Amino acid sequence: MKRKIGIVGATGYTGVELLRLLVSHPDVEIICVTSREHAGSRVDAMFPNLRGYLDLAFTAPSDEALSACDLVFFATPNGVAMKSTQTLLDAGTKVIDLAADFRIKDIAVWEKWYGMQHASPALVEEAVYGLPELNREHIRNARLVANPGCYPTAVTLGLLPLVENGLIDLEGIIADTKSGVSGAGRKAEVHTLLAEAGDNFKAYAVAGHRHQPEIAQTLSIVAQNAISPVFVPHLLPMIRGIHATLYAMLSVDAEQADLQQLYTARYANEPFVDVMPAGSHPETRSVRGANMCRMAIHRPGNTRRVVVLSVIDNLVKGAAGQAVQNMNLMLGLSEHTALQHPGLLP
Ligand SMILES: NC(=O)C1=CN([C@@H]2O[C@H](COP(=O)(O)OP(=O)(O)OC[C@H]3O[C@@H](n4cnc5c(N)ncnc54)[C@H](OP(=O)(O)O)[C@@H]3O)[C@@H](O)[C@H]2O)C=CC1
Ligand SMILES: CC(=O)N[C@@H](CCC(=O)OP(=O)(O)O)C(=O)O
Repeated sequence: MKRKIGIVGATGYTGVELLRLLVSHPDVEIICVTSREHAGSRVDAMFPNLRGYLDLAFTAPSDEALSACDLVFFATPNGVAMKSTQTLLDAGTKVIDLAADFRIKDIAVWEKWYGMQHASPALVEEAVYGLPELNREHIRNARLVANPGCYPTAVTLGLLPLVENGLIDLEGIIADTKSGVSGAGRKAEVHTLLAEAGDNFKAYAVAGHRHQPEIAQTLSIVAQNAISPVFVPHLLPMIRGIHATLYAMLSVDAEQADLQQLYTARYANEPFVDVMPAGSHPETRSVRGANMCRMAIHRPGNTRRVVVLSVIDNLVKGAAGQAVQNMNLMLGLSEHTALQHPGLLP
């Protein structure tokens, strides 16, 4: 029997990406898609790419209707999922939050960065951080998954083999990251207008971005030691994609390590991480529309300096694709289902 799925916030960019992926999933049926603003309108009237694939209208969010689902995705702004999740879990409905409500374990840190009081702190402890390459077995058994942020996915996967094996100095790690404008969501904002973001390139939030504590939390757990990388995001005049350039210094003892072999072995059995041949330069367009993190490892000048290049589609491996990967695990389905698409060139 097909599993019943609900999506809260289905008119946003990650919501419609969930719909695009799930309509071709053989084991699930989308029964409830919400929008407050467009309740009553047909989904395929707003998104004609779904004509012939989905015969549904948006409804206003209601915990009662969502409780009829086996699993509900929240593709909503921060602070929405935390208000409904307990009710859904009590009804036996599993939850994946694409926002950050359940990502940060320290409630005081979360409240500082997200500027609101947490409505459901007890659930934060239970929530599993949904990075399958790190937490696969926990995700399989989870009722509640905190889907990682887009930048944290690219950065964490890029640094994981080095940190797991204790090969780098924990001070001085730099994550220099660039995102396309769809990372900011679909809501109207001046800085994502074509005339503002087009033909332009800039850094933002250098003094502090809320993804820094998320990256620091995951890497510190892995290292069993405090890690606090410098994280600098930039806005690129493209629609989809994140490119992370990650800088670290090999520790003196690790100078002889074969990093290409290390990364290839670490991700050999990961269907959604691709380690390119030595010397490669991954491109964001190679992962456009694909649930893939593609990376390459460099040691410029053969010094102790390591440079990892890591690219994802922010809406797929950085959001909806990773959420479907987590759903597959949580529902006991094959992890690949509905996720095997190559990137869209050109
Ligand atoms: N864009 C990206 O690349 C990524 C986004 N994320 C996170 O995923 C979440 C969704 O992002 P994105 O799709 O870009 O956002 P959008 O702004 O594009 O969409 C937000 C959606 O949420 C709905 N919504 C807004 N407020 C509420 C509310 N109070 N209750 C119920 N529904 C609400 C909106 O519809 P309506 O107002 O009609 O109800 C809309 O459908 C965010 O938390 C974002 O940070 C995570 C990783 C990557
Ligand atoms: C380009 C752009 O604006 N990107 C967003 C990424 C936010 C996002 O998607 O946030 P979560 O992953 O935490 O939900 C930003 O920097 O705020």
